[in-house]
Amino acid sequence: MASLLALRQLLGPGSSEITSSQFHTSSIVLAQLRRKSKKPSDKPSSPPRTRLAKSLQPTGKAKRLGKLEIAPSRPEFKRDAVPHEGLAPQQRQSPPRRRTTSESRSVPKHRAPTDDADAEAQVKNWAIKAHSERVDRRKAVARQPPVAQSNPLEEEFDLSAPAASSSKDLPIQFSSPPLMPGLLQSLQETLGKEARPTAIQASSMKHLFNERVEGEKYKEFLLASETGSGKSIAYLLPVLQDLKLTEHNQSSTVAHHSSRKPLNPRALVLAPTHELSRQLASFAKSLSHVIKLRVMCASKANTPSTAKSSGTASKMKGKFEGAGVASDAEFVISKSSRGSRPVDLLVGTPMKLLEMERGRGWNWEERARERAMRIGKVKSEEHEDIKGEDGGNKEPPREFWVDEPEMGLENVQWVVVDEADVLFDPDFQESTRMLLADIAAARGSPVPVIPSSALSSTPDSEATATSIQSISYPFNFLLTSATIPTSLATYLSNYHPSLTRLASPRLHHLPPTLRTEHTSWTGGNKNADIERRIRRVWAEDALVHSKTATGPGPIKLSKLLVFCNKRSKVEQLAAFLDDRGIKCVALTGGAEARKRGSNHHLDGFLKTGGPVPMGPGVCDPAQTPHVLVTTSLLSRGLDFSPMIKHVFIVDEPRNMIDFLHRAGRAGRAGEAGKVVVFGRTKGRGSGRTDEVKQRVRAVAG
Ligand SMILES: Nc1ncnc2c1ncn2[C@@H]1O[C@H](COP(=O)(O)OP(=O)(O)OP(=O)(O)O)[C@@H](O)[C@H]1O
Repeated sequence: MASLLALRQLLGPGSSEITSSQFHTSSIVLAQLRRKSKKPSDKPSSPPRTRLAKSLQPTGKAKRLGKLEIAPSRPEFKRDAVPHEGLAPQQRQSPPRRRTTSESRSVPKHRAPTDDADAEAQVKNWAIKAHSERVDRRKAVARQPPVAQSNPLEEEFDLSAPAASSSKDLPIQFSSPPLMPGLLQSLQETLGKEARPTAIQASSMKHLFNERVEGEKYKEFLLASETGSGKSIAYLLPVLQDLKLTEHNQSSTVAHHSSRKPLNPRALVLAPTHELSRQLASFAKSLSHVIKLRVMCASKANTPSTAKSSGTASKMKGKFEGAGVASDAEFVISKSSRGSRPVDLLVGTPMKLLEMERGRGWNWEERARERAMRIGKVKSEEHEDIKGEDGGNKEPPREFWVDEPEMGLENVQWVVVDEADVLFDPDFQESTRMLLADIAAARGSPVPVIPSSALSSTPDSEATATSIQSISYPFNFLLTSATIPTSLATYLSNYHPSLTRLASPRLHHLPPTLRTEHTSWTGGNKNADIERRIRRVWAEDALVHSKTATGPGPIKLSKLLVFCNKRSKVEQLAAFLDDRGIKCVALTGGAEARKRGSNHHLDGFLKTGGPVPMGPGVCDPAQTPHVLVTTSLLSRGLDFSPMIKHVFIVDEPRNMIDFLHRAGRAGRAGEAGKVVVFGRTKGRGSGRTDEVKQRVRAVAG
């Protein structure tokens, strides 16, 4: 109850809807009322570029097959949130307004003293009149009944669609379902003994630990819930438990298939970035240390796969072997265990895993051709022939070689696609689907490879609908994300009609403990505005410290995450802040620091199980970085430290999906947080800011 009150306090009027047990019912009624009362002209304009799925209900021919289950609302995390609200120093009274240039101009310079006095009195009267008009206007606005906030995403994503959900059936404790003792022990060591499952974890425990249903060989599930709601645990627990239970059944298969490849994982987790892969591998390792499963991260180094930097397969193996157990989640195969003790869980990006499976260099030729085409160097064959006959200097054909594959896929029982909307977007989907198809083929049940152009088309006629051939992978297939765009929902409905969708009631909303603030540029130097806001955060921390500290000691200043849209902006802002005595980490896609093959470049920002660093200078933002400036690169999946209470969004978010992920790096696991969105409140661009405000309000509700 205490946490309910705290949340209501944080969220203000209307928050009872999301924190009380009536949330689900009331949101259904509200959504129905809104739909009934809405005229077509009331429709909010569609979000730019990416659209969120309107419903997770399967569409088209899938309508009869798939299931959707929405977990009932419940207080997500056990511990009470500590609100950051109300601790900010009172805002200074705004200084007396100066005369505008037009006002000054309206008073003639050379006048008789009486004229001057008159003019001044007149200006004063105008000012008083204008002020009283402003006050009246504000009062009138305050008197108006609050207008119900229309939520554009409610139009996009309709959770009130008929769903079979029953709060009675969902486990309320981690010990409720048959979670094996070793796994429960590691979980309690990681989260504390008091931890209770979140909505999505409870749903996953209900469905993913079940024995397989007769006739259904493999599980196919989508887990969809807001950022920071514990999806990693929701999929890792069932996967790890199953891997442990089937460890011995597997050994015969492993021996049979174990080919000559050094790695034969039984489960794969795909993630879009190396940083996320490393963090997930590290987390999976901490969950599996008691049950003794082997977890490995494929993202050893973030080096590009070019011929120049290549090594042979044996060199690669040598690197793995020689490295020992690396500091963060790079678990390596020792010579003695190779072949006899396969890796249980391997985490990596689809490209990296493909490279391990097909051999380093498998796509060099194709990439070189693409590159040549891009720079206009490809000539037609006839042209080359003529040139050859003419004795022109024909370049010798470049030779490409492919290293030996390091990984066999025959034993893969589970595939988890984390951040599924990214891994099925145009940038990643080719490698993701290629890898999935390779696993299916390696396991003896090849699947059709659908051309990308046909992927997200909606079947509009009966004939088209029947021509779509659903895909049935010969392994357990889990997808997870905090946002489900229409393209992914359509793809899943078309090609995975029997997939069960598990959703939390706050999907496509900000976490309840994350507050929003809109702040206006002053019209001067934007970097200086950002600096000022950062220093205000630290002033608030100092105030809290002065009220709560029991003895002398350094003030622990919170850390901040600043999201920009462009690399150049990241570099420029970081340089400005550094100049002003605020040490920053600036991280963009091409940063040198990313090539080191560890997450040390994010030390102090990412959540780790290890001890919090102490020592001189650690609490001083001039000596230890307290600000991380980045692009959307780090907006996906990464679990940031609870020390990050503020996320600054200084460029207009590209779409609401991007916004939800960026903002969701704070306010995780029930921690209090704030997202500060910068924009213009006056003049050019203020219209866009208003639009952003409305959208943000909608996802915050
Ligand atoms: N039941 C729980 N009780 C307390 N803390 C939890 C619980 N489940 C997860 N956590 C913690 O919540 C944090 C966020 O978890 P996780 O990274 O899995 O969220 P997520 O839903 O995957 O977020 P995102 O969508 O941003 O990837 C982690 O630090 C995790 O340890």
